[in-house]
Amino acid sequence: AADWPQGPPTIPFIGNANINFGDILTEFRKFRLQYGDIYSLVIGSKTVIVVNGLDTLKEMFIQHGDVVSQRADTIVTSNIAKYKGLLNSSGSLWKEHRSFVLSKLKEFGLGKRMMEEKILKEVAVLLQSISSTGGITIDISPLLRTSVSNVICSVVFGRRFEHDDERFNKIMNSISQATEHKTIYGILTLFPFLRFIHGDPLKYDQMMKQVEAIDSYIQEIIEEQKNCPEQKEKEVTNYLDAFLRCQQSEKANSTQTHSQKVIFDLFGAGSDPVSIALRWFILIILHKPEIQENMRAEILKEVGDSRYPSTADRSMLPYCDSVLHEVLRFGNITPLPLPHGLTENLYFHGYLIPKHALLFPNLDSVLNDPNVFENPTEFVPTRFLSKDGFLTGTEKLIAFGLGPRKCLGESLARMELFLFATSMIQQFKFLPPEGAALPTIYDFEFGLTRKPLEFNFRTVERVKSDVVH
Ligand code: HEM
Repeated sequence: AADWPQGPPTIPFIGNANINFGDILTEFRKFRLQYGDIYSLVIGSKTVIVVNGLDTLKEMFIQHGDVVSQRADTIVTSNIAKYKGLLNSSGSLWKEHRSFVLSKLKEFGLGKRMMEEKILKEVAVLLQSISSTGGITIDISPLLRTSVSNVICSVVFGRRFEHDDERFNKIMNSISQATEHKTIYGILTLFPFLRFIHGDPLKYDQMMKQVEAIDSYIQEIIEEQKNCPEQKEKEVTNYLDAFLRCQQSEKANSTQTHSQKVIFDLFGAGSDPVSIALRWFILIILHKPEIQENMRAEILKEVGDSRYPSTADRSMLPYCDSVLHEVLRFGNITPLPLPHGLTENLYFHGYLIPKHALLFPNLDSVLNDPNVFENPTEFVPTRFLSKDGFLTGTEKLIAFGLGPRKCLGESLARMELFLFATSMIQQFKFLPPEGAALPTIYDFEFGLTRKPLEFNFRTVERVKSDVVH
């Protein structure tokens, strides 16, 4: 009979609860060296299986994708998401929503000029906001969050919100906090009963209040859109209209709470990682000014500065593209996605992976694997550039996950990153703040996403050349 994968020795009653949750990525790297690509941990009442390494991850999550693409049953799936939405549902409900959303993303813009125009509109607003600071030190997080959320809004609701819309900003901030809650995604996922501790030290009640506020805000927008007098006749141009239309014709096996949670997830999963990637990018170029100059030289040569770069220019900007791939690798934004579940026991590499396990695809084990990426702790702007100047090796960059549960916003995310980053470089020079320290590119905070510490910077507007296209 096959055995469970090995793992660090357990202590009676608590299992492996003594491992260093504060620096879980380093802990998991050590375990991989000791126990190999697949190891197990027993934490509270849960069996955790961590899967590492490019080949092993591919084999498990692509070849056995039909067995390992459930979402594991945790306090997040049950109490926060009620098993609904995209991130936290499983089985046929998940498949139905995922393919509905993907088809609508395509229909309403992905891969089309339409989407690019929407993003470029947000780029223009963002650059204007940066410009209006007059170059003084700014904290860009709220601006980026609103810009990137507005891209999702245009797909989901067919509308955008102003940067000074207080209610919208408050909700976006709540979403960011709710998806960042360290204790919920860490300790409480594994020890759900700790939420009953008096005084809410793990902030469970606080988080649930945020979730309710977000749910009711989304609900309000749904109602507004549903009760809009032209709803029945107007052209369908966004996810919500399409969903409401589908519901009217009773084709959808779905209730409004499902679409509410789908929208919650599109905001939660779709806004934060993109703005975090852009913040890693800015922090890195503040530390390495030569990268901005190289990027700008490439942009000026191929695009000029009389219009923003577009995705059609991408193949002409391989250095910029390589830098942005390296930002996704080095930034390591979602190193440990939410755990997957299994439809049945899986026999894999001679081990038994039990059906009830929480299965973690450890993406960090690839993005920082010295056998996959040489000197992984270094930020190398040309890492994804071949000697002849073409983009290369990008298939190893599994920052968006693998298999059927892979990120469904990958192409949107890449488009946003490229358009925001290249136009910022085209228009501004980024400088460290005056008189304040900058966090290093090795400092980070890790909840569900791995993000840089807060920082400020200054900008200088670039002088326009007379290039006309
Ligand atoms: C740099 C940006 C992004 C990164 C690094 C990223 C990464 C990921 C990863 C690693 C997963 C988990 C895969 C798994 O469970 O194994 C995921 C899931 C997901 N992402 Fe993204 N993502 C990004 C942007 C986006 C955007 C823009 C959207 C919005 C359209 C989005 C929507 C989703 C959704 C809905 C899921 C859940 C898929 C499912 O469970 O079926 N993501 N993402």
